[in-house]
Amino acid sequence: MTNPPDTAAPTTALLLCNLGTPDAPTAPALRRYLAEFLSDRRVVEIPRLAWLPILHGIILRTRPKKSAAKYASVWMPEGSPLKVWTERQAKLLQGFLGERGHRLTVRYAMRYGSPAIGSVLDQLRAEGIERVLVLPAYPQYCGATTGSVTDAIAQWVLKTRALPELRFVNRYHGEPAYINALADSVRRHWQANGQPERLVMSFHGMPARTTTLGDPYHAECLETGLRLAQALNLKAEQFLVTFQSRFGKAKWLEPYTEPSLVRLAKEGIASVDVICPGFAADCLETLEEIDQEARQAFIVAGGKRFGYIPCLNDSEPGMRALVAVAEKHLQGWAP
Ligand SMILES: C=CC1=C(C)c2cc3[nH]c(cc4nc(cc5[nH]c(cc1n2)c(C)c5CCC(=O)O)C(CCC(=O)O)=C4C)c(C)c3C=C
Ligand SMILES: [Fe+2]
Ligand SMILES: [Fe+2]
Repeated sequence: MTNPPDTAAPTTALLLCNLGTPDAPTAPALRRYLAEFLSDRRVVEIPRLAWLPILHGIILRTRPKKSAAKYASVWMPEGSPLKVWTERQAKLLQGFLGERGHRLTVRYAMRYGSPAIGSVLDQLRAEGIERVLVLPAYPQYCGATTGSVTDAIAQWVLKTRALPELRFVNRYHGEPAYINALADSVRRHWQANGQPERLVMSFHGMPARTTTLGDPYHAECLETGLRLAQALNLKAEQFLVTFQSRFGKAKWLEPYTEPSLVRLAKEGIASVDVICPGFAADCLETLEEIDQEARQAFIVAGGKRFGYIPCLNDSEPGMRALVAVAEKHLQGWAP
């Protein structure tokens, strides 16, 4: 018996999803982006009646201008870093997976802004795609990010008649190829610049109560941190896991990144490197909040040497990690 011809195999797509970013570093573009992002019930879990007046009456009047100036300081010639890197990752994934014999289409989409998840899924259906693997570019599962990507897919499902088969990647926080890629990136940084006294692993924060409510995000960040430290043979006192980007007045996951860096400097720690393992691509939160703001806070507090280790972006080890995750979830699908 011979296998049926390959042309009979269902056509498959991989959809790489990231958060989304404004179209321009301007206040109007920021207002559109933040309005969509901060209206998501997965992101702000405050009753609508209380939240919407705050969002429209205060936040969307004040934050866009301030955030636009921050975005302007990291904007690349081709656009917002998050979008530039995500687009490159999708192109490279297509090539890497193709080289390894997988016949599938790779596209990227954004949860907020463009290209929107629903419109990319519409295009894929119009192209006759019958199977879609959804790969959110979030190594650690979080309701506000991974869960929200699933919501956007579900919204598209609700209005679509002929559905493709769907698979979802929920996490890859312990994937060996991802941990190795991070470790490789740290080692290369140390070879070029020397090893600092502390390695700070900074993850995006979340309201602390989300952990009590059952979100596995905090535990998964800690696990990634421990595995990275093990891969680098670090002792407990040589590294710390911290949380950045606090939004609002509630208690968020601790320890907070910037106050931790200030404390280290005040305790006499002269050199630190910061890596952000929870971000698959550099973006405002890493390039501005860490490499600019946190750097300055550390130096002002008396620190001498601050190294920022870039995200995996389009690096070969980073792409191999995404390939390894994709291949695990494509089993039995893409030839
Ligand atoms: C990596 C995981 C992320 C989690 C978890 C997350 C939760 C979260 N974020 C906000 C509020 C904001 N985040 C903003 C930017 C931003 N956040 C992530 C990732 C996670 N967020 C990324 C990759 C980015 C950068 C986007 C880019 O364009 O570069 C912003 C916008 C910027 C600003 O105005 O400061 C806000 C606001 C909340 C409230 C939240 C969970 C409750
Ligand atoms: Fe965020
Ligand atoms: Fe931030």
